[in-house]
Amino acid sequence: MPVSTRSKVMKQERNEQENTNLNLPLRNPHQGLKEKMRALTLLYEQQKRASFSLRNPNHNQSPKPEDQRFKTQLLDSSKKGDRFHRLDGKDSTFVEEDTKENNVFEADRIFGVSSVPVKPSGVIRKLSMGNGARNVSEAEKLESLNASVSRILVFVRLRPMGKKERENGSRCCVKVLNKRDVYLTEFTNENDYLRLKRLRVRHFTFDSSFPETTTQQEVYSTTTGDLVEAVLEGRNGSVFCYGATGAGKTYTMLGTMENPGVMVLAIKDLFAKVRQRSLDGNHVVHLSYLEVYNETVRDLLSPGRPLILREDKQGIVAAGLTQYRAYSTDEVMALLQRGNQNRTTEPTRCNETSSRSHAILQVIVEYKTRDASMNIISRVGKLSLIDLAGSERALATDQRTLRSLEGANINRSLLALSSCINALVEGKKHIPYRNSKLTQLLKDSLGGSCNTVMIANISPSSQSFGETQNTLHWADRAKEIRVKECEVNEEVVQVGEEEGADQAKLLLELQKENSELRVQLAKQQQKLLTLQAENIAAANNNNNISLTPPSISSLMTPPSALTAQQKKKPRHSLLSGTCFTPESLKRTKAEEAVKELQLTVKALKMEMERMKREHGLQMKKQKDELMKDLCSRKSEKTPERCKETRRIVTRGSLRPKEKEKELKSPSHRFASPVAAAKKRSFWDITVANTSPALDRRKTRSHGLVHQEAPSKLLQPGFARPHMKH
Ligand SMILES: Nc1ncnc2c1ncn2[C@@H]1O[C@H](COP(=O)(O)OP(=O)(O)OP(=O)(O)O)[C@@H](O)[C@H]1O
Repeated sequence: MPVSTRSKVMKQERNEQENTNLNLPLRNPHQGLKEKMRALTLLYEQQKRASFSLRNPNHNQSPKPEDQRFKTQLLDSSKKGDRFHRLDGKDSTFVEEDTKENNVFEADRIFGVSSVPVKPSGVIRKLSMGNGARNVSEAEKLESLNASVSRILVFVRLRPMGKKERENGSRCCVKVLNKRDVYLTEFTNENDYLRLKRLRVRHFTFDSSFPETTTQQEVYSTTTGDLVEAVLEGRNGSVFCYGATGAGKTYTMLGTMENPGVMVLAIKDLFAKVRQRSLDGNHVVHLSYLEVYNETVRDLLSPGRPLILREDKQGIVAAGLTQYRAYSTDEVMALLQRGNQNRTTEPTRCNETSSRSHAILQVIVEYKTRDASMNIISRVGKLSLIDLAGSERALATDQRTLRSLEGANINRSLLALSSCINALVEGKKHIPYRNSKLTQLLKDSLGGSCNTVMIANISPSSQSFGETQNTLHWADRAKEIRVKECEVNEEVVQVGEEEGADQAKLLLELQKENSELRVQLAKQQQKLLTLQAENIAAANNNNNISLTPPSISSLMTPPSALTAQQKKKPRHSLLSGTCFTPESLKRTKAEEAVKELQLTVKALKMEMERMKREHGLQMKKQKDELMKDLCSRKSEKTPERCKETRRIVTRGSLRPKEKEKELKSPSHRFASPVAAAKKRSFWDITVANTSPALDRRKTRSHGLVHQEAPSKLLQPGFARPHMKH
């Protein structure tokens, strides 16, 4: 028996005649058991539903309108005899299905429960991509609404018979009917006398099956159109072509210049949709193209060293793979062309341009927009378009050299792929993705949250019967794979969180900068004012302008408290100005303030000079008085001494001037230490009255200077010996 559950063995006319004569329906030996199993399962499900409805009386008391409509549709179709006919004209699989539907409704009637008819699990799938142009029944759609998982969508494409194949006398062994069913006929060998005239036909059902006349655009819109739409919404999508060498995978994926394939049409469609939505937000498209050849991963857009596969948060990624940012379809076409030139293709006996590697084109679309509350929404969708290398038999291709090694590697990776498909179908915990580079790269597509589409390419030639049967078998298996429901890869960045923190940071920085600038400005203003005051003072000095020095009280008075007369002058000058803007007012006020300051500075300087002069005069007066007093005292004692004292006094009165001179001369300062002279004067004032011995010691230490110490002369009765002569 064939592995496929739907495959049928039909015997030759002779056997059928026998069956007809015996009035027995065409039956499978296990049919009875299967039917019993189905009946039991149905009964169990009905009972379950009944108990559920008893527990929840409000639930489904009356059938939902859509359920009712769906039931009616099915009943109508069954009444109409909308059945599928076997190749030999007799009812086939669909008869069984219809009977089963009726059984379900019968059970519903018995238990009084409304329910959605149950279809075999193989046909149920979850559509997470919206409405497509697929042949999906209403029952499948309804059931899929309740399912939390989706399944891979499987399509079959039959290519036309090649010229060579026709010349070789090949017969067409595949028939696609109803855009869904595929019939594979095995012709018997003319030399096999035992099986002479026996015909084996296998029947497969897929989500959609494309006959040889189907256009590229039809294939694209049925298989991939919805995926492109989903990618723009932030969902991942994968399309991969599977089939024997020369079955038409590359034609389906890439196509020709006249008939572009899925990759090209998807890119065109993507950019057209991006352009349509450009007003909604910002879309960024990135592109990468790689191949897996002889178990090494290579970058097709910038060929170099083999790439290493790594697993991160996003899944399996090829480290160092070039991601090109694409802005237009033309640009992507150029990149695709470049990538295909780098792809490994070799002529084999089956295909003149056989792809010896698995090629994966990845298109990543990033979308950013803002919602009503100005939060940033970013979505990332990834579309993987995969053209697998052809599964082949060693005998069919070249046995020799590199081709055989390539073939072995291709087969190994495809075997790994089939192992993964098997494990996924059987619901095993461990899926052997690591067995090959190809399965590692397809991990997301097969077992992740992804809308996955498989296109199985088949040849009509009877010479490729084995490969075609194999491909159909694996495609049929792949239908059973359940994948996680495809989720939207969306991220919402709240304005309050990140932007708020950023704004606070910015505010602090600005405040800091502002205070620094304020300090700098104040310093500059101070400098400017000082400079202006100095300049004006210097100019006034040069012009010998005689200004009456202001009194101290007037200097201490703030400008606001000036008398009306004082205020009048600047006001007059201000009003006389032709321009009376706020800036000019400010400028004039500043000028006024500067002028006032200059005047103050000048007045202070003059006051200081006056005070100096007064002080000098007072000092002179005091000295004279003191001298006079001394002289009068001396003259009372001896007239000679009085004379001498007078002389001395005269000299002493000159001494301070000489000292001043010495200290002011810089050359003198270096010849003799000024500090010492200063110290000496200090000693003159403070120590001279205390002890003459100490005074002597000190003067000795200061050498030359002691002889001219003027202050000592001021000490009463202290005259230097040499002065006596
Ligand atoms: N639907 C189709 N319509 C017309 N020609 C087709 C179709 N499918 C395939 N062909 C032709 O069949 C030949 C083989 O197709 P293709 O190279 O796509 O096979 P393949 O499966 O990619 O093989 P391989 O695995 O060796 O690369 C090509 O010449 C191609 O033009």
